[in-house]
Amino acid sequence: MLIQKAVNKFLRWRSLGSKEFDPLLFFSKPEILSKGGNECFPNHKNMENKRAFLSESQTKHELLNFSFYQAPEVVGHIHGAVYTPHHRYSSQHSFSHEININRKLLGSIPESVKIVEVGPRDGLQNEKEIVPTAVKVELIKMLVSSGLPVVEATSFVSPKWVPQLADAKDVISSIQGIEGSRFPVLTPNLKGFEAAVSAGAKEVAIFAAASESFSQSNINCSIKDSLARYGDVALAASNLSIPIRGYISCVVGCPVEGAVPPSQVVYVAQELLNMGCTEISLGDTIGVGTPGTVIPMLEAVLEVVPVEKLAVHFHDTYGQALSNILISLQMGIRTVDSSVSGLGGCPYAKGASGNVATEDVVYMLNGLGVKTNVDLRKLMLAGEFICKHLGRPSGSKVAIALSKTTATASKL
Ligand SMILES: CC(C)(COP(=O)([O-])OP(=O)([O-])OC[C@H]1O[C@@H](n2cnc3c(N)ncnc32)[C@H](O)[C@@H]1OP(=O)([O-])[O-])[C@@H](O)C(=O)NCCC(=O)NCCSC(=O)C[C@@](C)(O)CC(=O)[O-]
Repeated sequence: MLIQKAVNKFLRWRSLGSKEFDPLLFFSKPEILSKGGNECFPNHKNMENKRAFLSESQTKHELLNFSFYQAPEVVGHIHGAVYTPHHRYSSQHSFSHEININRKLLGSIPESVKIVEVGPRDGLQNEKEIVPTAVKVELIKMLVSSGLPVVEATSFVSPKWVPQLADAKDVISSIQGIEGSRFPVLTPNLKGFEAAVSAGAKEVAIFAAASESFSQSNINCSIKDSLARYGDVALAASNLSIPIRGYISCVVGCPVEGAVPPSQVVYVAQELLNMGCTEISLGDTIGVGTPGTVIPMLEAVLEVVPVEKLAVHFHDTYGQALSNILISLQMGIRTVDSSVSGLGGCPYAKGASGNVATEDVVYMLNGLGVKTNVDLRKLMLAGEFICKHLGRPSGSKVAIALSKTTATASKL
């Protein structure tokens, strides 16, 4: 009876779309708990019994899922010892009909997305204090164990330009034999490519810019010269059957030149494609893009690059990254770059903050029902590990929110 009352109240609440009804308070009322209402509010004890009970009807099943979604207990507390690993956190909601409605609104959003984790490279290349090799390697291992399919490990660039990654050779040799992820590295020229390959790298990335000024400040040459250099790297990579990713920086804005026209991005994208890049990552290096500028840029690039070869790489300086990612997914893109805890920024793009945080991307994708195969809990532990080392809070809103959520907090 009490269960029925609870179900009715729940349904009424759902149909009104009301936010006033607090199911956590409601279902945890002593009289409901003592008379079996506890079944409506699952905790980790006797889960199988509760499941069996609640799966009697679709309504009860929805209720179970609803409580799962809302219950802070399920989130746990991510800080080391307080975290209870019995609880599987998922931001994915389970009202299948709502997902169907969303599908109509969300157009061609893909069923799964490949996340390219760039934290160990983009994330650490701009750190004031040089991170010890052992910490980098541990971070990479934790990221791999969270299920990330690609972890960009380091850069074989000039140590005079980027001393933070001067240990590239040691990092790569330390992660040989780690299974489960691919570990591309940045190579600015043949010298870097050769060093990367002899250290054991199996994938490389080259990085051009859509803005002349940024090309000069980042790699000390014009766009044209950089493309000639990258042509040599691409040829060497193709001779060894090494996949090569091409980055384009400043795809919507440049710290020196301001707005960047899509035609410049198209030109560089076409060149990278012609030289054999298997994937082209479009970087909003200073994070100024909004869907208003990102859409025309993507539309133009999609004219020349097949959608399955495109990736997006947003920095979150202006807080626009997630909306830009969402719009990119709606346009069919299925590869998203991000950095654990939102680490990062380019040393040659003043004021550019970190990449969009991987935790935030995974949380949004979970909510959309898009598969990533990334375990958010393990990812957050990797973020916590590196932030602790760097001595600062996470740049991920999701990580911060979830780490503050204790089992006693009742309002999510
Ligand atoms: C491109 C260069 C090398 C040109 O640097 P340069 O000074 O013009 O080059 P150089 O050919 O005149 O060489 C100068 C010295 O560097 C050495 N050198 C030359 N190449 C290498 C190498 N590969 N590895 C190690 N050493 C190298 C070379 O041997 C020489 O040594 P020296 O004779 O003086 O002792 C330099 O400008 C450089 O390393 N730039 C890297 C800048 C960088 O890493 N920026 C950040 C990454 S890009 C980015 O963050 C954007 C992205 C991808 O994330 C997307 C987005 O966010 O939008």
